[in-house]
Amino acid sequence: MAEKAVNGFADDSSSDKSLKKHATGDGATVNGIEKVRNGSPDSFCDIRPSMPLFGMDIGGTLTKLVYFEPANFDEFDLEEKETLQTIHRYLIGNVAYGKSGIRDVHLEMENQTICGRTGKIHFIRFPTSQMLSFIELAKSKNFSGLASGICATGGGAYMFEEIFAKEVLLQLHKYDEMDCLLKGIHYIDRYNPFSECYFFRNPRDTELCKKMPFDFRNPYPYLVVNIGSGVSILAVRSKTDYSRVSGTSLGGGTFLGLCCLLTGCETFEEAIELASQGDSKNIDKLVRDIYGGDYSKFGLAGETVACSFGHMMSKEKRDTSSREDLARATLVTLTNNIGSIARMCAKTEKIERVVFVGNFLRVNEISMKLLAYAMDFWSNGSLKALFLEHEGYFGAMGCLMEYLHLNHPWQQ
Ligand SMILES: Nc1ncnc2c1ncn2[C@@H]1O[C@H](COP(=O)(O)OP(=O)(O)OP(=O)(O)O)[C@@H](O)[C@H]1O
Ligand SMILES: CC(C)(CO)[C@@H](O)C(=O)NCCC(=O)O
Repeated sequence: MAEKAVNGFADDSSSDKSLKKHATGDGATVNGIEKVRNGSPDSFCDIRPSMPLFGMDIGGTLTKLVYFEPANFDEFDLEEKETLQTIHRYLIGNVAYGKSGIRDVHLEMENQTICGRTGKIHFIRFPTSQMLSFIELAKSKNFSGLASGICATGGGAYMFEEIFAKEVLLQLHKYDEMDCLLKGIHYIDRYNPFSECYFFRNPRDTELCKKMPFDFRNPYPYLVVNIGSGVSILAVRSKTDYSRVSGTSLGGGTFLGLCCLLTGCETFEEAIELASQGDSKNIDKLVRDIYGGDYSKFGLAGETVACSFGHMMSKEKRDTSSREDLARATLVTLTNNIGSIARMCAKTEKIERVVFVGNFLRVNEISMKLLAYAMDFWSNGSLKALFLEHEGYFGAMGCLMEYLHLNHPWQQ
C-alpha cells in the first residue's frame, strides 16, 4: 500500500475518506458509550460501546495504543462500518507507521469478547517524541469525527490534553496510570489464551535456565516493578488494595540515555544488540579485582560487581574498552540497581512474588535473566521474579477497561 509521511507518520493516501462522526444510536449513553438495554452477552459488561475502541498510554518515552477491532463489521451501521474499514486499511493494513510507529503483531489477542462484541486486540507503539506528528495526522484525518473522545493514561494524558482538545477537537478521558496498569495486567493475564505470565527455571545456571509458564490466577500479594522511562514499584495486596511503595529515576530511560552518550548508538534495539556482544567485566570492578578472590565473611563472591564502572577511572582500561562492553555495563548497572531496590521493597512489604513489566524488558532477555538470577540468589530462593508477555501494554489495555467501566476480571 502506498504510504505518504505526515511529519514522520505514514498516511494511507489510498483512503481519501474523512472519518465521520459516529451516531451513538437511541440508547442512553455514558461518555459516548451506548448502554445495552437488554443486557450484554458479556457477563461483566453492561454497556455496548460505540466503535472504534482505543486505549492510549502516553509515557515519557513511548506511547502505547491498544485497538479492539470487531470481527464482523456488518453488525454496525453504515457510518460505524466505514470508520472501522478506514481504520482497518490504515492500521491493520500496515505493521509500521512512518519511521517509528510499530504494530506488535506477535502480541495480537484473537477471539476476545468485549462488551458483547467479538474481535481482535491490536498493540501499537510509537515514540512520544512523535506526538506532535501524531496530532498532525489525527488532524489531517479528522479523528475528531471518530468518537466523542479517546481514553488516555500516562503522564502525557495530562501534558497533551489541551493540545488534543484544541488541535484535534478530541477530548482525552484521563485515567490514572497505576490503576490502569493493574487492570491491564489482570485483564491480559486472564484472557490471553496462551500463558501470559512466566518465570525462569534454574536462573542461577546459564545452561539450564529455561523460560516456564507461571499460573498467576491467585496472585496476591505481589509486587509490580514497572520499568519504563523511570521505575514505579507497587505493592498489590488484593484487587482493591494497592500502594506505590517506591520508585527510582534510574530506569529504562536512563539506560537508553547513558548508552547513547557512551556508545553513540541511536536506538534501544541498537543498544541491546551492542550489550548482547559486550562484557561488563571490562568496565566494572569486581570483588575479586579488590580482594583477589571472594570476600567470604559477608558472602560476596569474587565475581560479584563491587563497583559499577569502577575500571573506567583507569585511562588504560578506558582506552581498551569497547562500545559493546560499555553498553553491557550500562545495562547490567541499571538492571542490578532496579533488582536491588525491588528486593528491598519485597523484604519491607513481606511479599515474595515480584512481577517485572515495562518496555525496558522488550527484546531484553539479558535483563530478565539477570533480575531472575538476582531475586533468587540474594533472597536464597525465597523471591520469585515473574514476567509478562505484553511487557509495556498493560496501561493502555487497563485504560480501555476503565473507559468501558469493565470490572476487574476477578470481580465477576
Ligand atoms: N523502541 C523503543 N524506543 C525507545 N525506548 C524503548 C524502545 N523499546 C524499549 N524501550 C525501553 O523502554 C523504555 C520505555 O518503557 P515504557 O514504554 O514502559 O515507559 P514509558 O511509559 O515511556 O515511561 P514512564 O512510564 O516512565 O512515563 C525506554 O526508556 C527504553 O528503555
Ligand atoms: C513519573 C512516572 C510515574 C511516570 O510514569 C515514572 O517515570 C516513575 O515512576 N519515575 C520514578 C520517579 C521516582 O519515584 O523517583
